[in-house]
Amino acid sequence: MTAPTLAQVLPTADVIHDRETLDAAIARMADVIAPDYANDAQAPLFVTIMHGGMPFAAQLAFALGERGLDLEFDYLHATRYRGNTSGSGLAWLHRPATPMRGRRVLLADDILDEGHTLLAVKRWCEDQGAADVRVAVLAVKLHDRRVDGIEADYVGVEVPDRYVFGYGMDYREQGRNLPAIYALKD
Ligand SMILES: O=P(O)(O)OC[C@H]1O[C@H](OP(=O)(O)OP(=O)(O)O)[C@H](O)[C@@H]1O
Ligand SMILES: Nc1nc2[nH]cnc2c(=O)[nH]1
Repeated sequence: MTAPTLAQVLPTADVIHDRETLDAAIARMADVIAPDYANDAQAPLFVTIMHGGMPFAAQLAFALGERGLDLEFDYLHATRYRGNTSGSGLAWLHRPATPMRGRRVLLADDILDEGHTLLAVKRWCEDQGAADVRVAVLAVKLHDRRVDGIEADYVGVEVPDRYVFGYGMDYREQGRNLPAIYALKD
């Protein structure tokens, strides 16, 4: 049986956070993050985790720029959902090219769910010699299945323990550019 399309699930999905709420949450994050890096001699290496982290990372980067914080950009792509609604083994599709030794790294992703992705990515950055690795996520999912050893340093919003999409997050590789966070009907 083929899975329903985005157009079929959207009418019964719930809006969890609208655009205005997310705009405000990202602005609040930038208010907290900018002072944490303000006195550094070198700009933090701002690493976007593709694909889901892209819209959030872009918006956060502008908000940080507005607050006077310069960023050096890089990106990586690690995926364990691959268009499905449950995760499996993590696949690295692209690793950042910028040397990390001695750098402060700020990872930007859409969601911290079970934490496997960000734990592996953070460990990899530390193994590269990063001086400090922090995690900024738009959303944290509320449940007790998080793996040990990972938490977000900066969080925009909380989402319920349901499959969510929009604002970077996909429903079967669709819906990433919806300007709100939705949850599939239970
Ligand atoms: O905390 P976890 O349970 O590990 O899940 C979180 C990860 O899952 C999503 O990525 P996904 O694997 O869907 O790749 P994508 O960003 O390319 O969609 C999301 O962007 C996070 O990186
Ligand atoms: N789109 C999406 N990706 C995820 N990755 C981990 N959890 C989720 C989720 O709820 N939605």
